[in-house]
Amino acid sequence: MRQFPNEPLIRFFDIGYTEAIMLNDVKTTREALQSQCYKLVKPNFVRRVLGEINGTGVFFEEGESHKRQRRLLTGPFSYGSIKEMLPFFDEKAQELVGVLRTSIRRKGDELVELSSLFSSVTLDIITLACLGLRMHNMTEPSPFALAYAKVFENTPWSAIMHTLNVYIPIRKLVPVKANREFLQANQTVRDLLRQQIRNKRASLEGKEKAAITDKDLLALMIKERGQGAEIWTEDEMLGHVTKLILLSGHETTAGTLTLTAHTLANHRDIQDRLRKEMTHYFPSGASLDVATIDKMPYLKNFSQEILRFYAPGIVNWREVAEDIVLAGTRIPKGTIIHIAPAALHHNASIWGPTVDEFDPDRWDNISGDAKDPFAFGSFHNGPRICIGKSFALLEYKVILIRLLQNFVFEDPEQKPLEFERGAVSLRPTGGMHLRVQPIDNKGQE
Ligand code: HEM
Repeated sequence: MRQFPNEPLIRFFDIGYTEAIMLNDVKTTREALQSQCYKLVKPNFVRRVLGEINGTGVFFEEGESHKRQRRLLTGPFSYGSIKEMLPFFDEKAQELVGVLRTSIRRKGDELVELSSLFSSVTLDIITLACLGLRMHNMTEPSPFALAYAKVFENTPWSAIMHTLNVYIPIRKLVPVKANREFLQANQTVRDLLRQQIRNKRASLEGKEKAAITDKDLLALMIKERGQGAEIWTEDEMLGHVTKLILLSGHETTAGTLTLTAHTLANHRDIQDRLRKEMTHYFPSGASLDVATIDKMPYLKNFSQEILRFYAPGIVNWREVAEDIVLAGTRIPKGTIIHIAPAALHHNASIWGPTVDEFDPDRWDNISGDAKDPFAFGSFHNGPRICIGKSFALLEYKVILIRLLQNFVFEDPEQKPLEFERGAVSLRPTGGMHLRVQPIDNKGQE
């Protein structure tokens, strides 16, 4: 991509010597994700890889069925509903602060591994905000968290089984330990989620809409059912919550928090400026509110920049469902398209010569193609834009505010970052070990 920054499409050979195409400019990305959205479908291999874990739900729907599901999810995911979740986010962000303070008291000056803590806090948040289930995975991993970890285990053996299973249903045919454990863990996760859906339905269905006061997404989805002829089936609901909890709703945010801590530790000036803004808007003891969070200019710029610099999703794929013309080029049915946000985010012809500098202030002065919403691809755009974007941004900002109010991050080792290969979202290898210094309530280190 760096070699051909002005080419709209990059054609290359993928696994098995098959031809594939990478979208490489803003106009073409807009065309693919907006006007040709439903002619570019989720490829079968994505269904085969993820289908074992999550075969149904909005992520896998196409055309009219996708539009219907998005319509039904609009209310639960509207900014109005997400704002009501602030107490969930803040409860867990404050629990994280407590866990970190205890760990620092115990371990003194030792470096703290933050990546697994961020995974646990975001898992706690998504299960609370999505299902109304309160877990404490930061201190004691729940059976749900343990089963979840097993499903996504990334050992060489589990990777081989996972890859083979895409082509042959090897899970059931070859009863080796890795397969038995995967099947059992996957079943545990699905049973727990199905049970929670049934419990919620039993407690809420039949109630007047106004009488449903639960703020979690599952309750909002059930509430929406009462609105007319369109209703969710239990499997559709299971599909949505599995997708939200297992695939979308927490590893992306956890990875972003991990890379945020690293960035702050390596840019003390940015860290201090962000903390100063937080102290200005939320002086010691002030409770958080969404209207004020939305007003914080540097926090907004910083969040945009971290998601530009380290786009959490590495690549999403589409398969051309019928012959199309994209950027003036005929693309035959069956071609695989790669949508990699980093290709646009690190293109100097869009962002200028400072593209590889981490600079939150750039967001006050963007011009040209960079102003186009499709230039910022972390959540994609168009009819399939990430439905959890507002959720993720508010959750991220609340956690960041609580962290910076309480801690200073330092990176004594200054090792260059390396990223996990084969992971779904961007994550550094070997965790994130930083020095975390507590700040007392007078703002002193
Ligand atoms: C930093 C955090 C996040 C990032 C970077 C992110 C990114 C994305 C991207 C790029 C897509 C489009 C995938 C595709 O079409 O191939 C997507 C879809 C989706 N995301 Fe997110 N996501 C994040 C957090 C969340 C959260 C917190 C939720 C739910 C609470 C969520 C729920 C979904 C769902 C349901 C879809 C499928 C939408 C559809 O196909 O219509 N995401 N996300």
